Order: sequence, then structure tokens, then C-alpha cells
Amino acid sequence: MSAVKLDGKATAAKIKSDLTIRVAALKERGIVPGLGTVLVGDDPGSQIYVAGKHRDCAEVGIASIRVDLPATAAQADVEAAIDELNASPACTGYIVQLPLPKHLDTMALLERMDPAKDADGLHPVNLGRLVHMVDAPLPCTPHGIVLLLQEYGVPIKGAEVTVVGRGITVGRSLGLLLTRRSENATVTLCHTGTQDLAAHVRRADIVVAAAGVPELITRDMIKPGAAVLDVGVSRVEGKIAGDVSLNVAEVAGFLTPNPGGVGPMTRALLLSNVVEAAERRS
Ligand SMILES: Nc1nc(=O)c2c([nH]1)NC[C@@H]1CN(c3ccc(C(=O)N[C@@H](CCC(=O)O)C(=O)O)cc3)C=[N+]21
Repeated sequence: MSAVKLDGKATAAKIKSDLTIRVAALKERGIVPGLGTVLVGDDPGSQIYVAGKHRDCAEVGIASIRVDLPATAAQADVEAAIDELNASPACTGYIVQLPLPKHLDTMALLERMDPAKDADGLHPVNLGRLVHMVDAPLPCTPHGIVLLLQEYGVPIKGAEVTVVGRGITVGRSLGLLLTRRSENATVTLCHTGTQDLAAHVRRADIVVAAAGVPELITRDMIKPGAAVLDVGVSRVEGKIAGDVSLNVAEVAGFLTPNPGGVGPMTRALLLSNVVEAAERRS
């Protein structure tokens, strides 16, 4: 037996072709959506991601504004970049690439962003709206995961979902998203303090591995037929290493490739947040 591939690359391409049409419609009314990125420092991984985001923008017709600051940038320098994007009419939405260098106060910087321009859905006001289950830009990776499951007809309502990892960008936010009335899943959120990880993963109809620990999720932990989504982006000897062992494909019903799974979905949903912000403003 071999798992059905949850093809994030193909699903992201569909989303992007829909966005291309919506961007063209906005342009006919004189509106050009623009994505800003703020990158601090020269981490090679972050450089690659940010470059990818600008390529994606070009692909669907979104303008992009790139602000790169040195690793030594002071809090006030990043604040100035945020103030400028908040004020810029050319910037519809933007992101501050995370993680930031340790000397910077990430929370203060996120709070300084205009929540209406928050393309990541990570501003505390927007996460608060998610807690309240009211409309807000959604965090990109969690939203991408939900759309990928829906694309392949994997039932979410009533499903037992085990999420491994409580980071803000993925695990914690995904727990909030999946427990809204519209998704109605039952979520177990596991983390480094979880006593018996295997027991929680074994019960799950859907497993989301977002811990950043290579090979954390092994074949013996997976309920036969379960859907498994690998969010891990560790780098081992230059290559991307997910959180899920390859032989999980022998028992899972559905499995994301990595790369080519959750990553491209994350990028497509970032573009979607920018287009939605432009549509909302017009
Ligand atoms: N404010 C902020 N928002 C983010 O969304 C954010 C962030 N900070 N910091 C870093 C993480 C990581 N992340 C990825 C997005 C796409 C791929 C992706 O598309 N990966 C390709 C492979 C790319 C390669 O080969 O390196 C794939 O999975 O097929 C990976 C990782 C977004 N992040």
C-alpha cells in the first residue's frame, strides 16, 4: 500500500491561477496589490524564502517591495521600516520574516504593524480575531493545510487531529483554525512537554508534524489510512529534512511530499491574503 500524495505544488498552482484573475480584475479598477517583505540579517534559508515570495508575486501580477536590513539593525531601524510600509499606499500587505535576530523584540514589532496590512495573519489583533472565530487574515501555513485536506476530500469535521508543535506560525494557530465551528475537528496539540507522543499520534485521523525535529514521526505511530502532513523544514547536509520518516507512506492514506507539500501552499496563501486585503480596501 502506498499513500495518496497530497500535492501542495499542484494545489498551490490552482490557487495562484485564481489569484491571477482576481489581480487582473483589481488592475482594471486601477488597484495594484503590493506585498512588502522585511528581512533582517543574512540567514541563507530566510533569503531563499523571501526571494521565493517575490517570484510568486511576479507570477500572479502582484507588485513587491523588498526591505533588507543587516543583522546588526537596531529595534528603531526595523520600526522605521514597519512605519514606512504601514504608510505606503503601494503596500497592500507585508510580512516581517521570522525568526528575527535575538536582540530584537519580535512581539513589539508585530504589534507595530497595521493589522489591516498583516499578510501573515500573525498580528496579535488578527490572532485574537481567530480566537474569537471572527473574520481575519488567516496564518498562511494553517490555512494552506486546511485547503490541501479539502482539495483531496479528507474529512475534517469530527476528525481526530494531532498537531505536533505549538509554534505560533503553525501549531498553535492551526489548533485555533481547526476548532472553529466551520472546521469542527477535535485537536490534540502536542509539544516538547507531551508525555507519550506516540499514543496521541496513533489515535489521529490527521497528523500535522510541525516540530522541526527530523524523523520525529515514524511508521509505527501512524494509524493505517491516516492523513499525514509534514511541515518540517530542518536542513540536514544542505537538504530539507521533514519531521516525518519516508516509510510512513507505507501505512498512511494520504501524505504530503516535502518539498512540494505544505511549503508551496504557505506561499500561495500569503498571496491570497494580499489580494484579499486589496479587495477589502477597494
Ligand atoms: N513571517 C514569516 N512568515 C512565514 O511564512 C515564514 C517565516 N516568517 N519564516 C520562515 C518560515 C518558513 N516558510 C516557508 C515557506 C515556503 C517554503 C517552501 O515553499 N518550500 C519549498 C522548497 C523550497 C526549498 O527548496 O528551499 C517546498 O516545500 O516545496 C518553505 C518554508 C515560511 N515561513
